[in-house]
Amino acid sequence: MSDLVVQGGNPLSGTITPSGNKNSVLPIFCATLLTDEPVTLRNVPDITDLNKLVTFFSQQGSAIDWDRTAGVMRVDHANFAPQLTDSELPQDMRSTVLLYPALLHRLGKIVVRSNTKGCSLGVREIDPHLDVLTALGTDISGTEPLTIALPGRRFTAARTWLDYMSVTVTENFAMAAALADGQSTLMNAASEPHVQDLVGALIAMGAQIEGLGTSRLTITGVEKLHGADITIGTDYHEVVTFLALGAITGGEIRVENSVPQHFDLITRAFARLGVKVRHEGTTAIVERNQSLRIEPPRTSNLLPKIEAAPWPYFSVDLLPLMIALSTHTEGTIHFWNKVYENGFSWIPELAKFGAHAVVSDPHRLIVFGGRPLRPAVVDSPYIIRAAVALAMVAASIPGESIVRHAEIIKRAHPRFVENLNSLGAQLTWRD
Ligand SMILES: CC(=O)N[C@H]1[C@@H](OP(=O)(O)OP(=O)(O)OC[C@H]2O[C@@H](n3ccc(=O)[nH]c3=O)[C@H](O)[C@@H]2O)O[C@H](CO)[C@@H](O)[C@@H]1O
Ligand SMILES: C=C(OP(=O)(O)O)C(=O)O
Repeated sequence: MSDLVVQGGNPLSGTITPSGNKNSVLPIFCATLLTDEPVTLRNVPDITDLNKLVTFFSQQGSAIDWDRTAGVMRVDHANFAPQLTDSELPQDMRSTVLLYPALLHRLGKIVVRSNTKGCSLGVREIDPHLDVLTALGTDISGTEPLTIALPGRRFTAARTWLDYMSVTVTENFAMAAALADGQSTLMNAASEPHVQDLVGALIAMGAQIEGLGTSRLTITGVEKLHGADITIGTDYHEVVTFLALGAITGGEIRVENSVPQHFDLITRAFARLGVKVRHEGTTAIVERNQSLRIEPPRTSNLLPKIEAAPWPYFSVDLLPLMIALSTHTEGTIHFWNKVYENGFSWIPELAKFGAHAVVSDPHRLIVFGGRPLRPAVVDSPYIIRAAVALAMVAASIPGESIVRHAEIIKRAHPRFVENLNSLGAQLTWRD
């Protein structure tokens, strides 16, 4: 367990390049197992979730050559010869579920646990995954563990309408349907930038998929996929983290390689908190000394709000960053997490800094911003973006704060401490 020690109060300023998106690289890396040909990945972030998958595949015979400095990885599964038991699947990461289609394609049968752990944001259910795999031709038996079998190692096409736009379920459907016999359709598909990245990668590998970026994917299965050269998309969570850090500390931050067309709602959420974000080409900019006042709605008696839901709504993983920012913002604002029932479990930690926030039900939070804050020792839950949010607040308050158990940040953000320190922060890891 590592704690983050933060000497706060410095305005963070400078230019920074974000890394590749964890939620893009993980499904794409799993998808490489759908082909025997070599795949090259670029802009690969050196994060702990990916390292676990790399270790897993290396143990099963895959050849993985990763130049961490250049961020380039060459993956070759030609010698994949697994000796698997269920306990060997990587632990403590949601993306373990993304191994199912490719392992089924390779092995015809896998044994899995029903409790796939990721961030502790509520129940991370497996049923929708099993439902789409069943629709695509697998047989599921047992309870704990579950056995999933794919007769003949070929998926069969299906038309499926999801209960809700699930990111990883959409990704699993796309990976399995890409090699199914016939044409599949997924309705109510998720369309987050990382889902689009995976679909784009599958297309680069020879999959026939229509509807990229929409809620309806039509996939015509092909006999086999081939090798490709794929660049992992910029991590928009990291872009927003750096911008929010500039705003919360009063500095000027310029983030390169941003994707402006992802930013309409994000810019509006910042504006609601009195922060102006602008783009010069692909550089996202927050200037120093933002007003940090809640933008009043024109409707009288309306509490301003930021609501998060599946894309193209404001992303739920960005909500903690906005909550951190709101502790410095004059006024009252309502946050509505439409996705997770446990997304606000970390809010009591904010009170230790002196912030005023009320969780009014499992999905709603009201922050009374602009109260005086003081340094504190806080505990991070097993939620990546909550750990980042607590570190943000710590960095904004003069004096020493400690965010205990913050190492979960390493699941998504390579060189987090080095990056922030390059902007003028003073952070260190302590074991
Ligand atoms: C590896 C990966 O890519 N992880 C992301 C992925 O997880 P993941 O794919 O696990 O998240 P899902 O999209 O399935 O949603 C998570 C949970 O939220 C609930 N739910 C979701 C949507 C909805 O409209 N109604 C509803 O009830 C369900 O209980 C579901 O189990 O998407 C989440 C939601 O963007 C992100 O937080 C995670 O970072
Ligand atoms: C919730 C997250 O990750 P996971 O789904 O892998 O737990 C996240 O990336 O914020």
